[in-house]
Amino acid sequence: MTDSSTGAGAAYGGRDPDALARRAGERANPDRDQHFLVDDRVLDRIPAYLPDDADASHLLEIGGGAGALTDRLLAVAARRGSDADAAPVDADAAPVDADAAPADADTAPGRLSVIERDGVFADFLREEFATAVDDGLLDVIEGDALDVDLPPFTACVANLPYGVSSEIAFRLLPEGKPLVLMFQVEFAERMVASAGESEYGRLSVSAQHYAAVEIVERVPKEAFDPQPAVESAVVLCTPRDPEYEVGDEAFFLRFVKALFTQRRKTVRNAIRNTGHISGLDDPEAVVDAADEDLLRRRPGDLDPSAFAALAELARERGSPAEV
Ligand SMILES: C[S@@+](CC[C@H](N)C(=O)[O-])C[C@H]1O[C@@H](n2cnc3c(N)ncnc32)[C@H](O)[C@@H]1O
Repeated sequence: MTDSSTGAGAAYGGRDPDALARRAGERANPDRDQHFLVDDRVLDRIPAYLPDDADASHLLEIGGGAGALTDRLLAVAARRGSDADAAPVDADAAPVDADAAPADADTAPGRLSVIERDGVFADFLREEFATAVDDGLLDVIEGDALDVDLPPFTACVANLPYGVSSEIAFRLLPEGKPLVLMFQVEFAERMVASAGESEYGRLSVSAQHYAAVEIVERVPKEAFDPQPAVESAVVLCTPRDPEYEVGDEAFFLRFVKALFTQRRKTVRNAIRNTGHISGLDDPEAVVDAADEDLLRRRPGDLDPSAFAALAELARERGSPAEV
């Protein structure tokens, strides 16, 4: 173990965000989705939103920028390594064949992978955190988070590029890992909304299909440089199974999308009008079989379980096309 990981607290977690941005030598460009966090208190809090029982053995960050959050996440990863060194060995529990034993997820040295699209910042991260790279604590993947193969990861913490935050979130959510993600506040409010609320929609049902989602902090524009046009919010997504079952997840999500294109119509008319989106050949058969009480309501008033029940009925009666 090298100095940088045994001295975790000193080596990582205390870098000044303004100094990092200066050293990077390139100004953050809002046209490239670059709004860097410069508020130390916010930066310090973000990794702490990971649940205590989350497996932090391989963290993923998307959009490392000049590395202010990377530095805090390296502190988490390095601390795991030093905790593992310090952990007392329980001789009784020692496996007979140590080579064959998988590393204990709670004590294995931590690791951080960062995906960054901008080559200047990707290079800077490798230079700034060269010791972490050499120690196998950090790897920087230069590429578009929408295209690159995701490395295996146990949790993701990121201040997302807002232009593609929805696409990235829906790449990450099906992975079933804890996520701590910064979004524009309006987007975050739509993710966490419940049936009957004005922000409730396709995004709420789809996100909550994969995870329990909550806003854990609202972040003012002043925490960033350059400042974004709107406020931001940190969302914690804790994976869990939904309270309902669906036989075909892709159809369920398509059906939800279809109905929310007609959010001001009744569910009856929304089903009838959106066969071309949901892929239903016979929407009328679904309307005939569905409960009248559900059909009279608006899509925005159906909770996710009601959507799931309706989607299952649609699958049975509506002759959905294979997609
Ligand atoms: C909001 S900044 C966050 C930077 C840094 N993590 C921070 O908190 O200060 C988003 C970062 O994502 C990068 N980025 C933008 N689009 C990307 C994409 N499609 N894939 C990967 N990174 C992207 C930008 O270059 C920028 O560094």
